[in-house]
Amino acid sequence: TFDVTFSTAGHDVPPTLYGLMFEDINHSGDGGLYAELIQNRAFQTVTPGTSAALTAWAALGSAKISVVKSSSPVSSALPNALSFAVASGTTSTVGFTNSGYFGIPVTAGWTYTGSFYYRTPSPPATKVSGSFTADLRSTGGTVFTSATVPFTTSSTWQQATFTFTASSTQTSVENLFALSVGGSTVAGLTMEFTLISLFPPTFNGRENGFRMDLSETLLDMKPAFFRFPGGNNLEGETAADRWAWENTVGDLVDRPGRVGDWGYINTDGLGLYEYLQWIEDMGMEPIMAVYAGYSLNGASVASSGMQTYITEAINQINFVIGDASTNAQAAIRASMGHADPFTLNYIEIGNEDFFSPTTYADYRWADLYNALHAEFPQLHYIATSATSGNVPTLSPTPTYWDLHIYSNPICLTILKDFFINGAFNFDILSRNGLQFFQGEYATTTENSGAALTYPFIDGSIAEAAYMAGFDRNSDIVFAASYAPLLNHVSSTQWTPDLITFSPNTVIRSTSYYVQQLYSLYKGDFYLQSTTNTASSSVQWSVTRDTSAGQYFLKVINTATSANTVVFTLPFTPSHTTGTGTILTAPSGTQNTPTSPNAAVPSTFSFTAGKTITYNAPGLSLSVLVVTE
Ligand SMILES: [NH3+][C@H]1C[C@H](O)[C@@H](O)[C@@H]1CO
Repeated sequence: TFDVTFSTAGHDVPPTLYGLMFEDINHSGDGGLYAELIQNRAFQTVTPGTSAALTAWAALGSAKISVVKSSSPVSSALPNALSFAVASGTTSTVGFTNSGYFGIPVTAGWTYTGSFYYRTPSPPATKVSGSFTADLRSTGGTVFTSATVPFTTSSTWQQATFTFTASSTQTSVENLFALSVGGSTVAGLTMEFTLISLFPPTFNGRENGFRMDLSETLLDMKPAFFRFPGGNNLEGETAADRWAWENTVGDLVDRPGRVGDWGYINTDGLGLYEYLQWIEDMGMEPIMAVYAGYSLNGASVASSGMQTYITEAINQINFVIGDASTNAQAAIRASMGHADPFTLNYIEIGNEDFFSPTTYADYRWADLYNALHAEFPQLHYIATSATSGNVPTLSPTPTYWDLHIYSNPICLTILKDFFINGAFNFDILSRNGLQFFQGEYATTTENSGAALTYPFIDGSIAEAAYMAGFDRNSDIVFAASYAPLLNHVSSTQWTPDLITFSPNTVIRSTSYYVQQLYSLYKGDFYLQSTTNTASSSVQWSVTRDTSAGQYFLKVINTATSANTVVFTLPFTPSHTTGTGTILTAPSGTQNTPTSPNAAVPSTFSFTAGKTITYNAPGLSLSVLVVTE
């Protein structure tokens, strides 16, 4: 039995404590949160004439399709186009299909919004007019919904738009988007197409917006912040491939896209503006990273070359918070629909610069920090964990520092301690003004070292034990986020992840529920209590929602057997019945596509008094809500 008593002493819990870390990994952006349904919609960065250039595309009927470098590109950003050639004398239906990002959802009641650019490089002397049919169909050819799209041959690019509404829901996502036309209409013609796009309804109805079910899943966590755009995907394989904000704003036809750092093309249709608008719609605030001169091939920009990236970072920040009436970058923001500045308090300079500690410590950190702090003194600048040990050896001394931990339930490396035992890592740190951002953490293997494809209850409860340390030390831990956040079940480069999705399903992992419970029951004040030992299998935390007069008693039991905790509160609650929520499951339990709800939270009632005795089941996180 663990006896826990409280003083009324404690400290504020920062509102930023629990949030989300995001980068486009595992198709979490393109093919995930970004709602575009067409993969390879503008043939960005591909090599014309190769089969890879046609990823996700296939011909319908006798048409010949290939990716070409257009003789008159739709824009300088999009030089490639789909060439669609129809032999003379063709009479049967011809066209082409797209298989989406490993499938396309067909959902009853959804009105889909489509568009494409097209032209006829060598139009016939007498214009040809006809109609395309745009449709959603099964791979077997059953058409679920369609729209007629009139066209007239022209050597200049035209943009067609259309909508169609699904009347049925298909459980299978083995569906295709198709554009087709009667062969006799276009016999002998070669046409070009690009930026072929199809959107479902989006979160908050935003144009070029985010997938609804994934947004709702994240909203259910009430996250405080969103760290973006990376993570490794900020850095590029080379500086030329980095995430460069200017390439991600403005009209879609002007966004070139880039080769992302996780093995697939980033369309950058999910760009800086879309991130910021969605973050605002979701009630979060950004923790925005700026490129800091290190890329994943191991090269650092030379000190003499830093000004380019300093200017780029200043412009990126001005896009977010600049005055649109005086600043050119802010004017782009206004032209896209957000005249007022977005909320911005935190900037992270780089990512995991412990891979290049010398150049980061010698000049990359100082060059960017000094320039940005001078330009925007009101913002907080986060240094990436450039050195091991407990404090960064950087100058100027950072106030905010991002730590990353990937470990097994017991062992942790960065802070040289243990994950479950590591719940006391921050307790041992001196309060010298340094604020910690646990920017990435997750149980990634079993204690045996076996890799995890999905989080499992043992690891999720170990994370919960560690997170009790975030609550307890939230005087120096200002933010924490699990990573990675999302993975497409059909294209994953890193496991485990918090949320696994397919084109039409979302699976909340056991770690998702741990993150959700800590975020929902964060409170605004932490009550100091009986200290515990690092090796204890039971951890606890009590926070208070002062305005609601509610206390959140979190109990974490990482043992497989039950443990009893007796709380003696510094007050006698007037409500003698409390409601609790618990996440618990047998060792090894995982939520997976075949067992999505193997472990989900459940609620219970308990007797609330000055003394509360709680028997915590093995492998459990419980939150007991007591009302004054
Ligand atoms: N290597 C991890 C650390 C890096 O910051 C992320 O991109 C990766 C997974 O989220």
